[in-house]
Amino acid sequence: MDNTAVNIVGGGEDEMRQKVCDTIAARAKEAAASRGQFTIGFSGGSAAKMVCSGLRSRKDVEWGKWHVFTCDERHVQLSDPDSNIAYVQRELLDHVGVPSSNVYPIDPSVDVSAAAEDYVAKLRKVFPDKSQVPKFDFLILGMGPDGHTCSLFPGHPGLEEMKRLVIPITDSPKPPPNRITLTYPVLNNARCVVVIGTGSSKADVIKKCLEPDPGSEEPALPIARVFPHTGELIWFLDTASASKLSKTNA
Ligand SMILES: O=C1O[C@H](COP(=O)(O)O)[C@@H](O)[C@H](O)[C@H]1O
Repeated sequence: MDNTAVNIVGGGEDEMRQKVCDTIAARAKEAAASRGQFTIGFSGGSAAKMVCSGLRSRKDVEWGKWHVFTCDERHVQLSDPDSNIAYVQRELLDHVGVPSSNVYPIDPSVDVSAAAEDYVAKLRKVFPDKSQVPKFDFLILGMGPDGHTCSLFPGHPGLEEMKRLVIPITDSPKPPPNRITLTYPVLNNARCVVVIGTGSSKADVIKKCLEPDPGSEEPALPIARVFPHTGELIWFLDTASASKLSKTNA
C-alpha cells in the first residue's frame, strides 16, 4: 500500500498552517485515545515557525499527553537564537499545557557526541523497549534548498547510518557546524511524517524530489529518502514551493 500523499494546499502560509495543524491535532487526538500519549518531533526553521504559531491557540488538544522532542538540534546553549527546542519552547510550549518533564532538550553542556548519547537516553525514557526502534506518532520535517532534512545533509556519511538512533554532526555545511540528528531508522519508523515545503526557494528541490529526472544518476536527496515503512508520509506544499511541479493534485 502506498501511504504517501502530496497535498498542494494552494494559497500561502495561512492555508498551509491551518491544514498542517488540523492534521497534527487529529493525530494527537487518535494517539492520546489509543495509546495515552502523543510523541512528536519538531524540526527547526520555517517548519517550526509555521506549526508553532498555528498550534498555540488550539483548544482541541490535550497538551498534557504530549511528549516533545526535536528531530534535530543545533549544539548550542538554550539561550542561543539557533536552538530549535528553545524556539518551540518560546513560540508554543510557553503558551500551552505540556508538562516541562515531557519536553526533551539536548544537553549543551557536554560535547556533541555525549549530547547525542544523552539524547538517546532521553528517547529511551519514552520508548523504553531497547529491542525496538522508537516509534514516534508524528514527525514534522522541513527541508533546506539543498535537500537536507533534520541535520542530514547531501553526501554526508550520516545518511548511511542504519544502527544508531541519534548521531552527532560536527561538519554541518549550514551553520552552526555542531548538531545532533535523528537518523533514518527513526524517521522511517514513525507512524506519520509530515514534510513542509513553503516558498519559492524550495521549488527546485521539491521538483527534484517529487519529479526526478528519469535519466539522473544523482543519489536521492536526504528529504527524498524519508519513506516510513508502515506509516504515512504527507507532503504539504504551498503554491510557491509547488510551482515547478508539472503534475499536481491541487
Ligand atoms: O538547519 C535546519 O534547517 C532545516 C531547514 O530549515 P528552513 O528554515 O530552510 O526550513 C530544518 O528543517 C532543520 O530542523 C534545521 O536544523
